[in-house]
Amino acid sequence: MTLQFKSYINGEWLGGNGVADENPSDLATPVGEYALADVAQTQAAIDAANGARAAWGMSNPQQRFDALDFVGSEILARKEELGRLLALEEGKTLGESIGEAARAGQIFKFFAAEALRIPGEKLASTRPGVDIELTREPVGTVGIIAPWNFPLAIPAWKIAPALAYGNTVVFKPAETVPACAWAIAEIISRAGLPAGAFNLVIGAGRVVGQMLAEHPGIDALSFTGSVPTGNRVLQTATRRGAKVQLEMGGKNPLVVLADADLDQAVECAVNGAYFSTGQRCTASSRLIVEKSVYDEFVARTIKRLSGLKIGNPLEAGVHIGPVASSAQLDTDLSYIRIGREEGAELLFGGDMVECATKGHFLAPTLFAAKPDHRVSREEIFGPVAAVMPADDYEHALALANDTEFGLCAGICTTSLKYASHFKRHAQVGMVMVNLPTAGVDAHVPFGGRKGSSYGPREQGRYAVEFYTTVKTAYTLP
Ligand SMILES: NC(=O)C1=CN([C@@H]2O[C@H](COP(=O)(O)OP(=O)(O)OC[C@H]3O[C@@H](n4cnc5c(N)ncnc54)[C@H](OP(=O)(O)O)[C@@H]3O)[C@@H](O)[C@H]2O)C=CC1
Ligand SMILES: O=C(O)CCC(=O)C(=O)O
Repeated sequence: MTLQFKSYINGEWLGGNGVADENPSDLATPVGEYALADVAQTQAAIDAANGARAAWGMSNPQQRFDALDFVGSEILARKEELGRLLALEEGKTLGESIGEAARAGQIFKFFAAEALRIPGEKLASTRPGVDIELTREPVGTVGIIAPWNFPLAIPAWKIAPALAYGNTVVFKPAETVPACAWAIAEIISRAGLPAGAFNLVIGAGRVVGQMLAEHPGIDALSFTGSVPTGNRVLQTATRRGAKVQLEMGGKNPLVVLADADLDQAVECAVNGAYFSTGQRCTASSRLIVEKSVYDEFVARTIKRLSGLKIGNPLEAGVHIGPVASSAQLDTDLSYIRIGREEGAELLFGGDMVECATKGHFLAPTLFAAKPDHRVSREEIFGPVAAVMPADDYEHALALANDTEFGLCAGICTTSLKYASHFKRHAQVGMVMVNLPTAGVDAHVPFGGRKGSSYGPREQGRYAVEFYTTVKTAYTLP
């Protein structure tokens, strides 16, 4: 029986024309079919979310805790099953996928607890006898536009705080991952929310996403995805006064100094650049290595890459699954072509890998590139990284900061002096010392600077900034 992934609008599941949901590891066996929502269904979802605003916005903290805790507990209890679905649909290895499902469950539980401690303040007035209270209220109806690369965790870290702080939600997932979106919605549909408080609209970005950006019924928009789409959403939504939060690309540097533990540095580089098939906005796509250890670092990295198994993410022992979609594979292959044409030296990979089934299996690819090569400057979002030498620490720092992006940066060093300097001077939102740039904790702020992000941070207690609006009340008792 073919699995059907439907939209969930005003408490009801809605069908439509069936589109095959591709399995990137086995193109002959789709995961299921999904129904593409149209403008009328998007309008119905926005109307439903606005209709439920009073009920959910005035719900008490215990109701919100109970709903979100239910969702978190069920995701955690079913993390193997949900991880398997994620591995099938997006192509992360089973271990990574189960880890992501667990992370999504923990995020719902974190924000369940946050619903019980929505912050406020009481201050003295400069006027005698007057009290001032600062309270936080829901923003209203939140539109959530999510990407495909973390199809459980990213929706979780947007939906959970939106609901915890009393907002209603219209969630538009990426078209590449309707099954994961449906699985989250199916659990939320049984969590005791009023009809319309949470809506899932599976549809095309240029139809459903564009409508969320344009529609006056959407008070705030949280987006993760590419820079061009993010900027378009920003312009459209801010023109009408909506609150906007964007998480976009990265071209994250990992600096390796001569005093680093080289085995640890190679591990950080390979994990950060290639695990999850390099499809992380936090991926270490630029490896900047002090010249005295450059040759040794490159030799050890190539040896490590040669030992990685590329294949079906459900198979034990596989380190890297397929690229998530044919569109992303085309992008990756075009950058491999560009790298070669611009004169970057292909050190490893560059080709497709034959597996038992026909899928988007691409070898991890390493270029020795100049800082101005496009493979060193533009986000590729696949298993393709650039390595380059630096004269010394100062040069490495300058190369690390020489980018339009500012999501995260890492350094491998045993020097407290350089680690401390780098933490202070890397122009990013997140900085890692002796750790891969990718793989963050879920209870602390996530986000970047420069062209990577816009608006308040996501995750942890900082999420309250985006999902609430502050009210200042003056009382003369
Ligand atoms: N920072 C990150 O985490 C991510 C970065 N990327 C970057 O983006 C590149 C392309 O990936 P892609 O999936 O196409 O990214 P997009 O930015 O196109 O997609 C992200 C989300 O935006 C939606 N969307 C598309 N067009 C519009 C629109 N006009 N208005 C509103 N929403 C829209 C998409 O829907 P739909 O899927 O239906 O098109 C999806 O839900 C990658 O190669 C990578 O560089 C991608 C994913 C995550
Ligand atoms: O590296 C991580 O843990 C998170 C990465 C992420 O959120 C992304 O790629 O969009």
